[in-house]
Amino acid sequence: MSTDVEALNNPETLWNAETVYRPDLFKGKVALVSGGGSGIGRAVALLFARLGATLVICGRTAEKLEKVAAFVRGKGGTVLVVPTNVREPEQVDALYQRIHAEFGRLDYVVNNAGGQFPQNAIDYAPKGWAAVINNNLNGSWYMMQRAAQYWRDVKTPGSIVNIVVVTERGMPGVAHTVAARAGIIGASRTVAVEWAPLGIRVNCVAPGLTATEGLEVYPPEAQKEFPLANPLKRPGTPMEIAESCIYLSASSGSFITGEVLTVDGGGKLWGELWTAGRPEYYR
Ligand SMILES: CCCCCCCCCCC/C=C/C(=O)SCCNC(=O)CCNC(=O)[C@H](O)C(C)(C)COP(=O)(O)OP(=O)(O)OC[C@H]1O[C@@H](n2cnc3c(N)ncnc32)[C@H](O)[C@@H]1OP(=O)(O)O
Ligand SMILES: NC(=O)C1=CN([C@@H]2O[C@H](COP(=O)(O)OP(=O)(O)OC[C@H]3O[C@@H](n4cnc5c(N)ncnc54)[C@H](OP(=O)(O)O)[C@@H]3O)[C@@H](O)[C@H]2O)C=CC1
Repeated sequence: MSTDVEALNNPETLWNAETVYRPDLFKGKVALVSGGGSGIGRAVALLFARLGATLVICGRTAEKLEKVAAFVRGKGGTVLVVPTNVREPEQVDALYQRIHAEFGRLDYVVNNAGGQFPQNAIDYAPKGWAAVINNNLNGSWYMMQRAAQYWRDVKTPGSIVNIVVVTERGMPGVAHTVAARAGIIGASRTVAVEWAPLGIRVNCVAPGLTATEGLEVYPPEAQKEFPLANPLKRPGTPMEIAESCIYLSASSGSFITGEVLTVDGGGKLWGELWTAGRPEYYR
């Protein structure tokens, strides 16, 4: 891929990248970003911190999270790291308890942790299907439900942004994740109505192909087809996805709930992604 993934994901580059948002936008607010140790989650976390939020990041790998935290602290920001596997409801519960104990408030959740592997669906092992559903449907659900319980109990409003994938045309090679994310989109639309009386907004961001190190799980030979993914003929950047999350979280999104913001360079309208390779039939 000609796109420089390393440069686009470099914390210093992200910190200095142009943004349309004002520096004190989130002063006094607390933002939680899952999967904040890499890729899109790190870009979202850095932007929240840059805009004045107190940051909480979680993920399974403490070292990745600590690197991001050290960077933000070096810039004068406040960060709490809570290693958490979002598939484990007890760990998710402990995460929210810890946030309350440390800061006594929470304003925004960006539910970004997730992942899958590319394989033709006909070959999925039950364990593989279950792993992806557990990560992306169950894990995301535990995180959003616990956030809502928190805001209900402390009687404050909140905003949830779930990172999903573009589900409209399906995505060959990752049927398991499309199924899981479609579940989250459906749940989000439903609870947007149920939780509105609590002052909770629930939205989704659906990134198209985005240049993160997470794409390393896809075969290198597939990468030459990246420009065919959308009419703009390039992958999105982590910063472009981060700005869209901020748009929905901040007051710019105050009249938006139950929505899916697709950030895919038009890939929903034109383009192809064969995540497990293009079958001969479609050549
Ligand atoms: C033409 C261009 C195409 C290219 C590109 C496209 C990109 C398209 C965009 C799609 C939208 C989304 C993109 C992204 O999300 S990018 C990056 C996000 N990051 C990741 O996905 C990486 C993380 N992924 C994982 O860690 C794993 O996939 C997994 C979620 C499964 C991890 O869970 P767990 O740790 O529980 O899983 P295990 O490793 O223990 O495996 C459990 C079983 O899952 C099956 N499995 C796992 N990996 C594979 C594989 N590579 N192939 C087949 N099967 C797999 C297997 O049954 C495992 O059980 P066993 O180990 O007992 O066999
Ligand atoms: N890049 C792309 O093209 C697209 C990405 N997405 C989605 O965006 C999100 C971020 O992906 P991206 O940044 O590209 O890839 P990364 O692999 O860099 O990010 C995934 C993050 O989620 C964390 N994570 C995964 N599983 C769990 C878990 N069970 N509990 C806690 N944390 C977990 C990982 O940390 P750790 O392993 O340490 O737990 C990692 O930091 C994912 O949900 C992905 O599917 C959607 C569309 C396109």
